[in-house]
Amino acid sequence: MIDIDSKKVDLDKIEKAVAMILEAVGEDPGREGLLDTPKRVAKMYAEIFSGLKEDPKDYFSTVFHEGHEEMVLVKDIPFYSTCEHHLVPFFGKAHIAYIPRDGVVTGLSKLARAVETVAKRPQLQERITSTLADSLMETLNPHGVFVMVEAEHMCMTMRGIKKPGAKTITAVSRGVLETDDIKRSEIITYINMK
Ligand SMILES: Nc1nc2c(ncn2[C@@H]2O[C@H](COP(=O)(O)OP(=O)(O)OP(=O)(O)O)[C@@H](O)[C@H]2O)c(=O)[nH]1
Ligand SMILES: [Zn+2]
Repeated sequence: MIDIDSKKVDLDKIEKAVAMILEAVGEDPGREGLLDTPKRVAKMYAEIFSGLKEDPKDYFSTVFHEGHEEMVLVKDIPFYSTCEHHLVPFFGKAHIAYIPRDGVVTGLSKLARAVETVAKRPQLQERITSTLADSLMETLNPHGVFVMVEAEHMCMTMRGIKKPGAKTITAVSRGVLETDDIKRSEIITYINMK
């Protein structure tokens, strides 16, 4: 569990920093259009980094005993995250599959909630992928987990190398899905199904 109090967002500090950035790039933070910008950005950062105060594992405490021992896949979960190197967005879809053990399943929406939590942090795509997989493994103790994330990174499109349309795909397998090629291929087929 993450200690929420120690992670309180310091809105005043963000406001001051944003005003300094505006000044540093040659803007006038005192001009009418920019007057409320530091406040807006502070509020926005509190929102897009709210996942720092949450633990995705908490969602998986909602479990049902269904006797279902076969694959569960929730695919095409949209997300928006922030690249920790450049603080610009990267966004795409996450696909989460697991094979329950002893029929223990979690609520479908909890998988999407976990994606939200993990995405709302300064992030790397690889870390989003592995954090989701490990959180599920540690809480539900399923036979296996497979997580795939596909995303477009604004730091590669609007700046730098400027390659719009380039997609990054990351995948993580845990448990039996590390070795069971047939089951993993089956999941990938379902993910690719329109
Ligand atoms: N592995 C990984 N790299 C990322 C991710 N998001 C951004 N990056 C990369 O992080 C790298 C940072 O490279 P640096 O050379 O330190 O920074 P830079 O000079 O701004 O790099 P360029 O983007 O090449 O201009 C870049 O190659 C980005 O494409 C991510 O989620 N995963
Ligand atoms: Zn970046």
